[in-house]
Amino acid sequence: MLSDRVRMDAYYNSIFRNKSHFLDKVVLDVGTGSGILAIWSAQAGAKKVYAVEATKMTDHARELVRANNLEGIVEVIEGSIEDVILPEKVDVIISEWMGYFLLRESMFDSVICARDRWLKPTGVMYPSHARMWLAPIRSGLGDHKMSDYEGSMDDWQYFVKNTKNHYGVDMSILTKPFSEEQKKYYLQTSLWNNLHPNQVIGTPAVVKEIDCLTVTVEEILVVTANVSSSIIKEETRLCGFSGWFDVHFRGSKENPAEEEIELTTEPSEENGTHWGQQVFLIHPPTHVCSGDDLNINFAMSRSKENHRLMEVDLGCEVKQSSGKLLQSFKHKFFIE
Ligand SMILES: C[S@@+](CC[C@H](N)C(=O)[O-])C[C@H]1O[C@@H](n2cnc3c(N)ncnc32)[C@H](O)[C@@H]1O
Repeated sequence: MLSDRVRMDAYYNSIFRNKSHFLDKVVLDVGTGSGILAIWSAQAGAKKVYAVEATKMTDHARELVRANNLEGIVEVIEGSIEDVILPEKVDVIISEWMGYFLLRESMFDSVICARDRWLKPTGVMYPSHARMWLAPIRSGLGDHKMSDYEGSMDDWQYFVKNTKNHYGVDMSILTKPFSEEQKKYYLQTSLWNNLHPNQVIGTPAVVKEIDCLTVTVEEILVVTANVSSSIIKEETRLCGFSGWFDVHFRGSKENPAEEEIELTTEPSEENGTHWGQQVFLIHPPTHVCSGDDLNINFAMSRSKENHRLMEVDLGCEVKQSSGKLLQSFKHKFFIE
């Protein structure tokens, strides 16, 4: 993460190009890790920075703070933000909480909790806004994944036959659950990918907008959207969808940033991030042309077994410009 230049530059610029938000202010860094954001906040003029971290990374953060002569300003506190008691309310909450496709890992819940407990009514959030995007893509990965799945089922059939012949036990009753498990692994689990912008074949659509100052946990438990996208490539294959996010540092309405900074994880040739994009593959691909319209139904919720992971229901209708319905499908995916 510390070597992700896009991420580092965005946070650095958001702080140092908006020093008035930090000068003589009290700052809370939620999940300080190595302490980098707390240190930058202090260097930008904060009079006090509370740097809260749940893990033993606090040992390194303290060392880093001391080595940069900021121990008079940055106070590293070990503990969960949900449990920590601060001696005062703060002017700024800064945090790098974003997971894959923004919400995987659900760390934003902790930032909302910190905001509700510790941010002054006039305070600002860094970042202040977030958006989730979805776009149709082309990719060769779907064919690979399908052939991996078929290979795995061939191996299973060989195993079932051998076990019957050599050991006298018929395992075929387990073929259905095995196949479902393999399908989930190869075909329904979203993939991490840094896509080339050329692989995006239709207009991207926003599926969620978040104001970090006002959003509640209830509002991010489930993300649903019905959006459209138009195919922009001449003739191509619709192989699936890609999800990514951006966040903005623009202060608040009452206290706007001097310079708005954006951190985007969209497909990019030169500015890829460690978040990449999440890819949801559809098999078989559908042949589409420029001007075809997609009507996409998207629903993302938290997995019941592990609330840090996500389940996605993705439905799509493909319509030609003549209005003729080409295809419609609905698939379930897992962001693990
Ligand atoms: C993505 S890292 C960011 C680290 C650092 N702020 C940076 O930008 O390099 C998130 C950090 O938040 C910590 N964290 C997650 N949930 C937390 C919580 N509820 N309370 C305190 N720390 C938390 C994690 O242990 C991790 O170190």
